[in-house]
Amino acid sequence: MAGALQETSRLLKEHLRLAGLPDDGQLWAVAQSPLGGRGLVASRDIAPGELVFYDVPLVLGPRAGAHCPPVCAGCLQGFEALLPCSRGCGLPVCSSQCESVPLHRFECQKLSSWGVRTNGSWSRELLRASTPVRCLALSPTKRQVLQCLQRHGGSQHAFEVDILKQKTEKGPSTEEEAFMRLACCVMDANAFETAQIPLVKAVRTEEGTTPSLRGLYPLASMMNHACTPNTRHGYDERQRMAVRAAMHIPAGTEITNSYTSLLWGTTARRYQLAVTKHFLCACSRCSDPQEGGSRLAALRCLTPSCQGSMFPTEPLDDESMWECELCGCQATGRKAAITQDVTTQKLELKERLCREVLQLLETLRAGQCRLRGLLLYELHCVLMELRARRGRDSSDATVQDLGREALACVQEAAEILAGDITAPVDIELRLSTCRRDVTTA
Ligand SMILES: C[S@@+](CC[C@H](N)C(=O)[O-])C[C@H]1O[C@@H](n2cnc3c(N)ncnc32)[C@H](O)[C@@H]1O
Repeated sequence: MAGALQETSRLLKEHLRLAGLPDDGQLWAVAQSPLGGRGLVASRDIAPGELVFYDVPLVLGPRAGAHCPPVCAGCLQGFEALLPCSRGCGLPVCSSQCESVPLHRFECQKLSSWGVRTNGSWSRELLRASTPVRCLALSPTKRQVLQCLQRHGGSQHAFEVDILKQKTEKGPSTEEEAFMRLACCVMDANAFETAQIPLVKAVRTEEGTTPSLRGLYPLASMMNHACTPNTRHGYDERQRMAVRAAMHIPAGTEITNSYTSLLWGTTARRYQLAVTKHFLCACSRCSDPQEGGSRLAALRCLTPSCQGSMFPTEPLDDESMWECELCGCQATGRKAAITQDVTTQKLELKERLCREVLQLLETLRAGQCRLRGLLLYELHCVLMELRARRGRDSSDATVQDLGREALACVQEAAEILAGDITAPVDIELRLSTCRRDVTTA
């Protein structure tokens, strides 16, 4: 094991040397981590805000997500109007100059040599699959660096290579395919989401978001995850990543970053980490039902008359029951997860959509049509949930209004859908519960 750690350290230093990053006063060392596999540890005390290291991407390219905003294959910036590369590779560019960017020339030539099938336009699918093609341009030493990084296994990885095979006549050679598959599995385990900087030429895309890229930063990839990490990172105009201490890091302590959102509750964080990074976090924050007193994932008690909050009894167990700290009532983990997952924003969007379509039906003079019944039922559900989230304080006028409107909606919905066997199965139950709940509040 010591030999493997030394070899990792050697390759990381070689990667930094090739990028022209000095390693004087190095603050990190590669070590066996109690969290999982290798990790970085502080080789001396590091002060808050101090630079721990710089890293540069071994590979930088478009992300593979189906909904990622498209970027120019040359400058990697997002544009409203992208044109197909005139050499017919099926990738988009923003200008003729970008067709000549060396890495784009490389991927363009590869795609052409594989017999890419295009219909004269550019393809989103090919763009999603283009970053592994760029990996084929890595020098032998850089390939070694990539190969020393952790990789994910499983059939959900390397779908980009399947896209490339579908979209080309001949496809890549066996060696190219094997290396690209490996590169995809490495990127899925390690890549950071970043954006091309500076965003001088970038405009907001049709999806309304800043385009994002994936960058493989080998040294930063060695950092394990912590739900309250001790570093932060940012990027400079040369796409270098700067990792700084977010707090005092004593010598010998593991240097960590977060692969998820600091502000998510334990269930959401652990779920995301399990799906995207294939591990179940068991850090002290995840193990504490109240997350260090932050009560971040507290769920309002599901008992209508109770003002208490619910927390998981066994936070590291996905099947854990949730229990109210006041009345002691319990809910299954599944029920708690579903309730937490529906954010207030989504509820408000659903409320708005229900109201808009109901208005449209009124304009159409559609009367008490079935669709009105279904929409009123959905609107009732949203209003009851919004009411519950406000705390059921009977003196709160908003809570009273929400309750009254929810009752009116479900009453009319039940009338319209009476005798309809395809009506929501719980409509009568909801009507009686709502009547009791609202009139006794
Ligand atoms: C970016 S790599 C981190 C470096 C990795 N440990 C290595 O040896 O190369 C991410 C992988 O490390 C492991 N890992 C990272 N943080 C972890 C944690 N807090 N608990 C368990 N495993 C973790 C998981 O296998 C994860 O998919």
